[in-house]
Amino acid sequence: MGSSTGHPLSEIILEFLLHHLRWIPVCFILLPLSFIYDLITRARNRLVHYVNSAPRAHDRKVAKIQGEVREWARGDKKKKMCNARSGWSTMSFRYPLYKNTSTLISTNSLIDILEVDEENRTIRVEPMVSMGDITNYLLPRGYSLPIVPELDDLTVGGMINGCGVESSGRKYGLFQHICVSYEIVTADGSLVVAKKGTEDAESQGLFYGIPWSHGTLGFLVAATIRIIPCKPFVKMTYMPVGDFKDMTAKLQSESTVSENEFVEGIQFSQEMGVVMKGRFSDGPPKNGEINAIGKWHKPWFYTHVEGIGKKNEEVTEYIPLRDYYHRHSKSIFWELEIIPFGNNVLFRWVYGWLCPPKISFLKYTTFGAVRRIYERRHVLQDMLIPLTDLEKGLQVFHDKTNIYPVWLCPFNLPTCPGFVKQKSGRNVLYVDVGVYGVCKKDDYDPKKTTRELEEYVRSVEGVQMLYADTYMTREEFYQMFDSSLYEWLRVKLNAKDAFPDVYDKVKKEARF
Ligand SMILES: Cc1cc2nc3c(=O)[nH]c(=O)nc-3n(C[C@H](O)[C@H](O)[C@H](O)COP(=O)(O)OP(=O)(O)OC[C@H]3O[C@@H](n4cnc5c(N)ncnc54)[C@H](O)[C@@H]3O)c2cc1C
Ligand SMILES: NC(=O)C1=CN([C@@H]2O[C@H](COP(=O)(O)OP(=O)(O)OC[C@H]3O[C@@H](n4cnc5c(N)ncnc54)[C@H](OP(=O)(O)O)[C@@H]3O)[C@@H](O)[C@H]2O)C=CC1
Ligand SMILES: CC(C)=CCC[C@@H](C)[C@H]1CC[C@@]2(C)C3=C(CC[C@]12C)[C@@]1(C)CC[C@H](O)C(C)(C)[C@@H]1CC3
Repeated sequence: MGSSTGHPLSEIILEFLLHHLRWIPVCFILLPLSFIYDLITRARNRLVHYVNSAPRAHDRKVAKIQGEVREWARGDKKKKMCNARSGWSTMSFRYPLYKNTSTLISTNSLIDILEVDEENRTIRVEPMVSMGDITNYLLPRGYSLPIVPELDDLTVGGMINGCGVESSGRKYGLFQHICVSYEIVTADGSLVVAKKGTEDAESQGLFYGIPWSHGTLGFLVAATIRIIPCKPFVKMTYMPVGDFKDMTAKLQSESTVSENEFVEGIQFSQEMGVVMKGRFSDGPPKNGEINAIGKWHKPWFYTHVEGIGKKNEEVTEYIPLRDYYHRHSKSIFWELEIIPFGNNVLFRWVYGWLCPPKISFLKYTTFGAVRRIYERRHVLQDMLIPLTDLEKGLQVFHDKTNIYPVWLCPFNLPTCPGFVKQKSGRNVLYVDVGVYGVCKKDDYDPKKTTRELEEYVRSVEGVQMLYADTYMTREEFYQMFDSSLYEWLRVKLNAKDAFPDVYDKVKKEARF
């Protein structure tokens, strides 16, 4: 039996149930499980830090990974290799299909922080360490990563081999730009260190080649990343703005103020948005307001910002640093509407301390028709475009999707070798345009609309974040990304037999 919308009646009923009843398993099963899981991992991490067993265990784990790679190299090489981390635990709507047919290498055992070097201001970590683990460890010691991508469960390995962006990007660039060195197990099982600023051409090339390479040059087994001293609060100023032109101008002017540690914008409609600037602070002056937005009973961050935008008044308040870094975690940006009353004051006071559910657990339980329903209308895209093109870009996104809020995160993109083409010889301000939500436009078609967006992004020399669905052909993909250094490294490191090409990992057909 069909319907006027062309979808089977059963799916329409399921869609209704999904929207109205999905909160039941989420609240009663996933939330408690997520809470218990987090408690256990925190306790485990504390114990590991206390007994300092991670550095010794690291050598053992790396030797095992090298052994697995060498065993693959001795074999018939019919299968290629990839990380053993299961598809449901990754930060993307999709499941990587290639994991079913590849030789899995156990980099998922690499979950520990190895050491902090206060003198050189660096931290050395294994790739499965998450942003939440790092802030829990560093902030009490008075340090922070210069860039902390905001969802707790994002991993260092994903941020480096994919891409990581956050509101301090206007000062520090992308996650790859705060990295000092990578320890990589290559296709023949050897361990090489790719370090910024060395003489050795291969190590240099590899250092610039790893970001965005999605594990197709080798396995990252440890990374050394810059750390900076931080203060316990962020002094946040919310500045309401009007239309796209206004938003673009304000983001541009605030991104060039060197005192601003953080700059971020949220566009709530064609007529209204809010730009936020933040600076580190020791705390509020007398009568200054502290807003611990991360507390369980506080409203979702973006709704708080929207309230300020509607009043159209500039507001300044002091936010505890960890709350600031993970401000979008509690509501998973604006995706926690799976629990329709999640921002209700009663729910927050009674149940809020269990939120948010782990994204991986949500993903694990999104299957069958539920997935298909999401696929039909849900847009999940981050496009990185030059800030000078933002006004037009917002109009394009409006015309094609009409989804709000839109997340806007300016960042500095230096010219350097590698996957991202920005070869102007200067630093250029870019902005991440993040569109997450349900598209209500009648003519929305996932493939057609995404291809149109991709075409626009290519035309302004922008790039698409590759956790999202990409519908580009191989030719279009390599118009967007620069493969010259990558191809050289693939040959040099004998990676072609060992790993698929990036495009073959991220293309639509490689993901379910
Ligand atoms: C550090 C480095 C070393 C490389 N070494 C070799 C090599 O020995 N043999 C080879 O065939 N290919 C090498 N390549 C790869 C090759 O140069 C690239 O595939 C391609 O030429 C990059 O073109 P591009 O215009 O995009 O360079 P860009 O990405 O624009 O280059 C930017 C900067 O990268 C550095 N760089 C680029 N190429 C080289 C190079 N060959 N040697 C030293 N520094 C370089 C320079 O500092 C240059 O200003 C190297 C790449 C890099 C980044
Ligand atoms: N603020 C932000 O910047 C945000 C970014 N994201 C996106 O999420 C992604 C990260 O998600 P996350 O779940 O942490 O990572 P994933 O497990 O999804 O990894 C992303 C890619 O990196 C590869 N990779 C991961 N670890 C290693 C390693 N140790 N060695 C070699 N390759 C590795 C993976 O290879 P393989 O396929 O073999 O597993 C995969 O192709 C980013 O790429 C980013 O685009 C999402 C939300 C916010
Ligand atoms: C650069 C930045 C800030 C990117 C933010 C991207 C997030 C908003 C994305 C990453 C993973 C992501 C696609 C996800 C989802 C929402 C949007 C997320 C969180 C959800 C939770 C939506 C609901 C779905 O049923 C399901 C659980 C499968 C996914 C999981 C991944």
